[in-house]
Amino acid sequence: MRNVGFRIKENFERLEEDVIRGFQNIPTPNIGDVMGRQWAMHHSIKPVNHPGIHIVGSAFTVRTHPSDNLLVHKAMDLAKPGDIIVIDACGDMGNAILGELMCHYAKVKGIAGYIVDGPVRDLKGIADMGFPVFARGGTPRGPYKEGPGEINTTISCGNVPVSPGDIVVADDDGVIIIPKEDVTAVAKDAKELAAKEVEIVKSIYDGTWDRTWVDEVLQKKGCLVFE
Ligand SMILES: O=C([O-])CC(=O)C(=O)O
Ligand SMILES: [Mg+2]
Repeated sequence: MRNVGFRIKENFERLEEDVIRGFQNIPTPNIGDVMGRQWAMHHSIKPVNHPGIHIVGSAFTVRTHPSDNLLVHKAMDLAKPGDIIVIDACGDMGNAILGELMCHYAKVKGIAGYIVDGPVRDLKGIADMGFPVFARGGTPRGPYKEGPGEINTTISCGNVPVSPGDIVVADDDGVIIIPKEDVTAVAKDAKELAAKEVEIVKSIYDGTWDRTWVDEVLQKKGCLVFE
């Protein structure tokens, strides 16, 4: 029996630390742009409390029943330092999937953050402790603790598939997933794009930013320009 819908995979292969660290200073828009503008979660999954945050880590995945966090409690005990717990709660806004107690515990365990496709609660407590939480919003209505759910199977979070060990990068703009087999190429391309944007900013201020492409595209598309 495979117990589909109620099963726990305790471990998975994580990428090397220096590979994960390679994304540390890269903004999520640069990563998304080199991935065909795909792989960004739905915009409503955003930081609940702390502007200026930027986290990177291995995805530790959880699928929960939309009103229930039994499997999230188990995930906190199984996750390794540096992991980011990514929770598919179906985008349902009925019940908070976690709160400040679970953030304190995650912080003590070295977990890097939570991404929740659903709501959380205790927003002030979470803000005061500064633990990174990305979610669809807040509600005081609490979670049940009955299951079912799954740990470390492929989930959907914010309309993006997430498998255990994929890289999660999350900042003020939202959350990006990089499938683990694409990590090296994406890191290289995103770093190059981030450096190019630094050069573009310089060229904006010294008046050399090349604007010719705008008219080229408009002309090619057949746009009528008139006075
Ligand atoms: O009741 C729960 O499991 C969630 C919660 O509020 C907390 O972690 O503080
Ligand atoms: Mg609470």
